[in-house]
Order: sequence, then structure tokens, then C-alpha cells
Amino acid sequence: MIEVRDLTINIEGKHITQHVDFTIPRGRITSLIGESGSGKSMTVSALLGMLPVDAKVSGYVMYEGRNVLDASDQEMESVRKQDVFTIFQDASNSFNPSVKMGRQLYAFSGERVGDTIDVFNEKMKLILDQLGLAWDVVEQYPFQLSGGMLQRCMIACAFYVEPALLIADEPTSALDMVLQKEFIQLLIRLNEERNTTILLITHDLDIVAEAAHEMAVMQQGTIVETGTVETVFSNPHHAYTKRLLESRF
Ligand SMILES: Nc1ncnc2c1ncn2[C@@H]1O[C@H](COP(=O)(O)OP(=O)(O)OP(=O)(O)O)[C@@H](O)[C@H]1O
Repeated sequence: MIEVRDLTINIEGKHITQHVDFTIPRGRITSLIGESGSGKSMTVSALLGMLPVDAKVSGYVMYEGRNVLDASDQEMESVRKQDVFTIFQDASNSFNPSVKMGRQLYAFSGERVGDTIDVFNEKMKLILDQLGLAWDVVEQYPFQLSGGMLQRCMIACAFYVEPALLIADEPTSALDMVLQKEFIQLLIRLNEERNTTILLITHDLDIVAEAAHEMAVMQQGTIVETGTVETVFSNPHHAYTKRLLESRF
């Protein structure tokens, strides 16, 4: 679905990524894993056409047969709006604290796909119910909900929108272990029930093991290993991947 080839990003003479190569196959959960500062978020910014203005970028990010690095800002905005749904580490930053959740959930989902409020109410009620959330969250303000609840609300919107690609950038880093597990189960459900392609960015191998089908390991701006999770876990080739796996126990 998305092929990243030879992606090199340079900011103020510093290599942020170099010759990055990996694929996000349709209908699969692909994890981009690496330590802090290895270039995961910058790679995602390149995919979304949201690199800092002073970034120099070369290579290819092929999506639907074209290189999105050549797309105009307008074209990328339309791809972001129509095809991609993004969930970040801290959902509270995604919501306006002074607006009730109902209006914001509508903006993230029903309004985005052109549904009326009535259609949204009916459809979202069902989704919240399926995800174990009560409908009365729509009457609450974001600060009245926990981080875990807010992340669930975000994923409820993803269930609603059924995006071509869901990007989850460290979505569980701010959650405790129980909520982490619950959130990962919801991601897996989204993939299995709606066949949603997911790019999961994390530094946590346990999450990769639980959720992902494919993985790409990033170190200091380069991809050092790619493969199915099964293959990489059972037979890692690169010294960094081996170290990562050893540190898991
Ligand atoms: N706006 C920016 N301008 C210049 N350099 C930046 C900018 N944002 C990030 N960097 C640098 O790019 C490198 C890669 O950062 P990036 O955020 O992509 O790493 P990451 O793997 O996502 O880390 P983390 O897991 O901590 O989010 C780091 O050295 C960082 O300091």
C-alpha cells in the first residue's frame, strides 16, 4: 500500500534519516520500532507531507502509485483528510478542553465523512457501545475523561471513519499497563473487523509482539531490519535488533 524507498531527510545539514526503506502492506499492522530520536516521527511526518519547512528530503513515498513527496500541499491535505487517521501519544492534546466531546467526536468522524448529526448520533452510539464506552461521554468535557478514555474515543472515531491508513504514534506511552493492553486490543479489532491498514510507531517490543504482523527496526535514522514479526523475533540479523530482543527479558 505504501512503499518508502531511499527516504533521506536533512535538516540544517544534519541527517535525520538516511536511505530509509520499508513497506506498509494493505490490511496489515506494520510496526516501526526504534529508540527515542531514531527518526520514527520524522519518517511519519514525511509520509504525511508535514516535514518542517527547512527539511530537505529525497527518495520516494509511493502511495496509490505516486510519490507523495512530489505532491502539493493541497493534495497532501486532501490525502490526510480523506485517507489517513492519526492517533498521537497524548489524546488530550488532540481535543479542545473547552468543547464537549460530542461536538469534537462529530468533527473527527461524522463531519469528516459528510454525515449529518443524526446519522452520527446513531452510528457513533453503536460504535461506543461495541467498544464498551457509554454514550454519555458526548456530554463530557475532555478534562473530565481519563487518558485511556480519550484514546478510546479517538479509536472510536477511527472505527467510524474507516480510514485507508491509521497511523498510531506511540499511542499507549501515556497509559498504564492495563489500559495499554485494552487499547492494543482495540487496534487489533480495528484491523481485523474493518481490515484497516495500521502503522504503529512504538519503542515497546511487547506491543510489537502482541499487535503487529510486520516490523521495521530503526536506529539512528536508518532501517536496520525488516520482516514479519515472527521472522525477526525468531531470527534477528542485525546486532541492534538482537540487543533490543535480549533486553526484553
Ligand atoms: N523540527 C526539528 N528540527 C530539527 N531536528 C529535529 C526536529 N524534530 C526532530 N528533530 C531531530 O530529528 C531526530 C529524529 O527525531 P524523531 O522525533 O523523528 O525521533 P523518534 O524516533 O520519533 O523519537 P521519539 O520516540 O522520542 O519520538 C532527532 O535527532 C531530533 O532531535
